[in-house]
Parts: sequence; C-alpha cells; structure tokens
Amino acid sequence: MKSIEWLGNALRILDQSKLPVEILYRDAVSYESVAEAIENMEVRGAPAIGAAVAYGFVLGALEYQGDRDGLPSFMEKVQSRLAETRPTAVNLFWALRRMEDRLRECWDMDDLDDVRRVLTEEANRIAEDDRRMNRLIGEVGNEIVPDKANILTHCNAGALATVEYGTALGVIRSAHLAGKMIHVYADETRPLLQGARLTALELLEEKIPVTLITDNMAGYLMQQGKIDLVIVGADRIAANGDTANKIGTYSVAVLANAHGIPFYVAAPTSTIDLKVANGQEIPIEERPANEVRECFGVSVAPEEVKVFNPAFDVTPAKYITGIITEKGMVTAPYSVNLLKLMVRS
Ligand SMILES: CSC[C@H]1O[C@H](OP(=O)(O)O)[C@H](O)[C@@H]1O
Repeated sequence: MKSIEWLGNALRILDQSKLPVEILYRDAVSYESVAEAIENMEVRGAPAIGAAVAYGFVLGALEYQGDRDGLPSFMEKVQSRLAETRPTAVNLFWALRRMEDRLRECWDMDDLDDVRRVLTEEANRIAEDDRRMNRLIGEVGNEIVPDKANILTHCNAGALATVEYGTALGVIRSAHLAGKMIHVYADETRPLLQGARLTALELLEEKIPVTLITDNMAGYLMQQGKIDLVIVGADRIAANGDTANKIGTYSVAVLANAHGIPFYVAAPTSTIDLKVANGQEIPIEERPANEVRECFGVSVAPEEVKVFNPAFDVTPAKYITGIITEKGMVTAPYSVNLLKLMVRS
C-alpha cells in the first residue's frame, strides 16, 4: 500500500483515516485538497507529509492562471496554507523550503510551464530521496536487531507514514528480509489507533509476526521480560537528540529505560532540526477533543467531558539508545554527533 502517488497532474492519496475498514483513494487536484488531507490525517507520518506538501506546492503552481509576474505572490499563499496544516513534523517545513528554494531559482524563467516542470522534478526528488533514505535506514537498523528479537513499536512509522518502506518498520522489514525470526508487539496507539489500524495491517500483509497490544500493556510485557528492544519513528529531532514522536512514546521510553531495554529512534535526516536546541522548543500539536471522546464515530466518553489531546510528546535524549538514520546510527552525545552526521555527505 502506498500513502501517496503522483499522477502527473494530481496526487493520489490513500485515505488512512478509513483504514483498515475501507481502502479509499482520492485524487487531489488542488493544494487546498492536499492541505485538508493532511489536517484530517488522511495522509500522515512525517516523511509522507513532507512529500505530500511538495506535491501540494506543485498543484498550486498548476492551478495558477495568472501571468508570470504574479506567480511568486500566489505561491506564497500556497506555502502559507500548506505550512499551517500541522506544526510538529519538521519534514513538512523541510520539504516546503526545498520547493521554495527551487521556485526562487526559477526567477529568470519566463515560461510558467518550465517553472512547473522544475517544481515537479523537485517534488519527485523529495519522494525519491525518502524511498532511498528509508531503505538505508533499514540496512543501518538491521545491524542492531538480534535474531529472534521481540520488538515493541509505537504508532505507525511504516510505509504508510512515508513514501515507501517506512522508518521504524523499515528496520523491522529489513531484519525480516535478512531472515531474522523477529516478532513485533504493536502498541494500538490511542487515540487514533495508528498501531492497531496501520502497523498491524502492514506487518500482517508481509507476514511479519505481530501481536497487537493496548498502550497500557507495554510496561507489563517489559516487566515479564518479553521485549528485547523498542524501535519508534520521529516527527522532529532537536539538536540535542530530544525527539518528538506520537503521544505515548515518552512513556514507552521511560519504561524501557527502567527495564534496561534499548530504545531506538529511526528517522531520515530530514527529521533532524538543528535549529531547535532541545525538545522544549518543538511545537506540540493539539488535536480535536472528539478524537478522544469518540472511536470511529462511536462515543466512548460523555460529550461534555473536557479533553486534552496532544498528538505528540518529547522523549529526552537520555532515554534514547541510538538514532538510526540513512547516514548511520548516532549515539550520545547527540549535540556533537548529530552535528557531525548532518555535515557528513
Ligand atoms: C515515520 S514518521 C511517523 C510518525 O508520524 C506519526 O504521527 P502522525 O500519525 O500523527 O502523523 C507518529 O508520530 C509516527 O512515529
């Protein structure tokens, strides 16, 4: 299953908010439609969001009907709309910056179609870079996965969260393909159940042994000695290694640390944000209350109850054993080693 697919003049989106009950694709032909798909989490996952906004930017340029001089101000409107969709995943802003840089380099191009071609090529490169990075993350991460390992993962950092293959699930795929007899415990990941709905689906589809658990079972499994390592994805990694990821990741990290279990983050370098010194500076998205009060439209709480619904939390670097990237694995001291990694070609 692909999260998104570029059709040349539209972005085909697999509506993940309907999975696994319904496999529903829709073809977005406007930047507004892509923006809404991100806000509604039809497309979600940091790298997938990055690629989606890149193609949303291209759709904006395709929609533009004015003369060449008016394009820059129109594209500023497109950029602002896409940038306001979700605040935490840095890949969104990393991709937008690449598209804006490309647009600026087209300043001397008179033909709008030439500009559109250049922007499309850049969006395709962003998507291809993600495919390449995820495979490399899988290779690097496979080195730390023992044969017969029981791996806990949280949320969905799989093919559905990226353009292809996944990050945390990319490591799991690579270990499985290397013939290791691994087994995965997938946290269901309340409130939107990305683990139950998406991770379980991906792993079952590839016959990777998986057991679904509720989030509050992770500690018990660790206490019973059933977890050998934890691998999760990331939405933004600060310069000191503090990592924002799906809500509940911090709790898993603290529990893993308490039980002496290695805790790994798998992410492309497009998720590392050296401009953010530490986790306190990472914006945490708060989402609608009904995502907690309801489950697939069924009320699970009184409609008048007050709700707090942060979509992410931050795991301090001290709980992270290693950060697995396409350029290699980074360990503490992260402030030094992340900087070295980012300047490495
Ligand atoms: C490979 S990054 C996946 C990352 O994104 C998820 O968040 P969301 O489903 O809200 O987009 C979650 O934090 C995953 O770890």
